[in-house]
Amino acid sequence: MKILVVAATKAELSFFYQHFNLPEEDFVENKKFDLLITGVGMVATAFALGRYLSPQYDLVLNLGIAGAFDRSIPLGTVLNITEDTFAELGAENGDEFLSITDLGFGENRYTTKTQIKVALAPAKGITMNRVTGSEKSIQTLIERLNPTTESMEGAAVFYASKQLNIDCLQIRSISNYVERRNKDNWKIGLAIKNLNDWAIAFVGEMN
Ligand SMILES: O=C(O)c1cccc(C(=O)CC[C@H]2O[C@@H](n3cnc4c(=O)[nH]cnc43)[C@H](O)[C@@H]2O)c1
Repeated sequence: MKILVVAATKAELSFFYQHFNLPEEDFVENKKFDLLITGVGMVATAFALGRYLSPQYDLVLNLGIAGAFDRSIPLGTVLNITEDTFAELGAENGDEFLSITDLGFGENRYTTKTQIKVALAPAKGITMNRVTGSEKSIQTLIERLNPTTESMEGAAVFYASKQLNIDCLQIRSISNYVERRNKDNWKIGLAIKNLNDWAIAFVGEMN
């Protein structure tokens, strides 16, 4: 099985690079897997996947940190994002939001179709251009989509994988709660360590 590991930043895969002794490059070819660093956000992700994703891959493994709407989830928890939505893609009609699906322009929500079993709790994600940081935006998103997590790439990776009919797993480790921005509250180091421990074990077992 050939896996394409995809992350937004090298920092999110720092221990993974170390463990597999990978060169510090954005695209790394390896016997067991290839690895792609896309840059942050949907546009950078779509561009990078447009260049590197091909039918040679059996699985896209999207890894990264994420914010959680649900405060009962401890920071550092690693989750399987089985559903992800382009939350801002659509049109405002006064206080109402019309998704691209409502507008008749296709799917805005993607679900993982892989049969690969992952021993992590499933969660529903949304993908945003900006990190949500106001009470009003948080309430609006909860009322409209009831998400558990938020990232800036997840739905774009599901989208690209679906275009080529390649299975996709999105695994995210919670670095922060979605709240008014206060980076002092983020536990990025813990989230990255737990994410990398999971990814090293998973890739080892899959090959
Ligand atoms: O400041 C650092 O040390 C640092 C190290 C590694 C990564 C970062 C990032 O900021 C990564 C950006 C990445 O994180 C995702 N993310 C994390 N929390 C949220 C959130 O609350 N809302 C949306 N996205 C979030 C996102 O996918 C970014 O690509 C910093």
